[in-house]
Amino acid sequence: MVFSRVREREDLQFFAALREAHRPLATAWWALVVLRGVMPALFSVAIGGLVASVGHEGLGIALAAVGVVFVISQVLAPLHGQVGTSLGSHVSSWLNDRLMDATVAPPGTAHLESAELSDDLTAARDFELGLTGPPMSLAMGFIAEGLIELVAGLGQVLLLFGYHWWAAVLVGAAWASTHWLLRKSTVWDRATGEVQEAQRHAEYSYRLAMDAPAAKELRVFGLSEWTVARFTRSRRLLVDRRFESTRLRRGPLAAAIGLLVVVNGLVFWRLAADAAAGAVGLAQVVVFVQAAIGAGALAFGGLNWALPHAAGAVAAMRKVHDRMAEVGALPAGDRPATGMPAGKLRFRNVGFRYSPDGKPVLDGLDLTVPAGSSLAVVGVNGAGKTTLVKLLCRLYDPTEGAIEVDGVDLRELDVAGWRERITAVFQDYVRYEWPLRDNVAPGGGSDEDVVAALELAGAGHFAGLDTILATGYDGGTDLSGGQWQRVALARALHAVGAGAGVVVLDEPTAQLDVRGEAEIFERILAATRECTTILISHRFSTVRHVDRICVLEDGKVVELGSHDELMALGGRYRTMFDLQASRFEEEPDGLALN
Ligand SMILES: Nc1ncnc2c1ncn2[C@@H]1O[C@H](COP(=O)(O)OP(=O)(O)OP(=O)(O)O)[C@@H](O)[C@H]1O
Repeated sequence: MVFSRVREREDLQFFAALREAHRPLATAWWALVVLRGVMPALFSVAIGGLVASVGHEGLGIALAAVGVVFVISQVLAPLHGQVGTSLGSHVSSWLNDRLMDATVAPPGTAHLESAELSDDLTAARDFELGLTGPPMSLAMGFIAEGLIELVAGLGQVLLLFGYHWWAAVLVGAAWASTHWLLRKSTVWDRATGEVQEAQRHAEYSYRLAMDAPAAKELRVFGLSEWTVARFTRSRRLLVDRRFESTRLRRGPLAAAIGLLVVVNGLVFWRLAADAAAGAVGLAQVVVFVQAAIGAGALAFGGLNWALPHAAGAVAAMRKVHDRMAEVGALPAGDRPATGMPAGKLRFRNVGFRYSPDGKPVLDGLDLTVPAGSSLAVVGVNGAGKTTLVKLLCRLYDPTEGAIEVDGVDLRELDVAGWRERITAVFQDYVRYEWPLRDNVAPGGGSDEDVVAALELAGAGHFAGLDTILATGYDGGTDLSGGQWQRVALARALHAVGAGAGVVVLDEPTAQLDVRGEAEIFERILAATRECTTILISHRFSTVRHVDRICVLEDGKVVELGSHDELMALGGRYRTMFDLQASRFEEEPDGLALN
């Protein structure tokens, strides 16, 4: 009962969404539903009129009426199909727009890492993926046909009132009860863990197979067959589950057929008796027989199969939209961040964990970075270095303590304003499938500035500014790993030119050859001299050039000072430095750190 109420609410949401997606098309679609719905009743009446006029005057008019109704029915069907497909495409675009907004709009990123929301997002996207039901433009056809059957059946039942009220009520009630009997055969609860997991596996395997970046590993590690097998297994499971849930059940089906046979038998028997007695004329018999047959066919429509899937997508989208806004929200301050930091950045007793029951990644971390200075953060893998800069970029907020900019809690600053002050090269920077110009200046900028940033990053000669950096486009090209990294550096340097005051560099030279690295890094430091620079690197040859270095361990700063100070201290930094230096000194071609 509760379930059916939820479904009804979802159905209403779906029909409201049609209007939101495209009001004129939705109006036309509904008008055509009604028009096509009344056609069978009109056709019954027209045939009755034809029979009545046999041997009388007006046969031509009656024939013309049958012809007109028939032709209109034939014309309306493809027209409705077109309108439905077009409306379906608009609903798909409308859903996609909202899903993109749901994922991109929240200022934080926690909503993209939640398992619950990932499942919901997959369910919400299924109107397009079509893993558990027909895609939206196809579903519109099934839904339309189902609604037409409904209107048509009601029309036929109304016609039966012309014969006897009890005949109309009996046939109408038979339809309602067969519908009730067969409802289980049309309902599939897709919101189970098993279905959602299979959907995600199928989608992921599909993407792995299609996406160029995975192509190398799939082949080298012999994963092609495994990927296909996983996709097939997941799809199979979904098909099986759908079949198990929605197959016609023998008992209810037999009961439904029995009921229709009995009711129609009764009505036909009585109709035959009345016709024999001359109480009902031949023309009326023809009309009522068609009406009874038409109404009897009602319960087997595809409405209950396609509608929950389409409506479920709209409901899931709304849920994802609201929940993502909630989970990805960050408390919004409104203090402007113009010119910040002028004095210092301060991490005050910062603690952070990714989930409430997860282990702390940062724990009582205290660190001050004077504005305009450079700081390197070093530490073993997983020490929390990237997490630290993610907090600084306000992708998350500390779970304890605070980050302060010139004494102001970051949470009090306007998020967009603060992010305008910050630029970053993340470890997993994005390789945009855009022209080189847009890769460097995504927010726009003069060619002169773009070229200057590229020169500074040693990336001036890789491609023309208009060349798309992906091979899947006409004239497009790909770059090497190190070349891509220089383009990402150029992007950050361009942002510095546009006014960013804090530069975060997370392993910015990891893919550069050792000879190019020192030269590039010196240029970067020179270009960002006025900025507050935070560098994360495992390469001590890079790290040693910055003003101060902090060593992160167990979520805290365990050492802080200049390269010389930390070397003299003889602690963690020294150990790590010496270890790396000795590795390089062993290299036969003499690529020593010094
Ligand atoms: N989005 C996330 N959700 C949950 N845990 C995470 C997430 N990102 C990182 N972690 C965990 O937080 C810890 C710190 O990760 P972080 O990326 O900050 O380390 P790091 O010092 O930058 O490491 P590396 O040197 O390998 O880049 C790790 O244990 C990691 O597993």
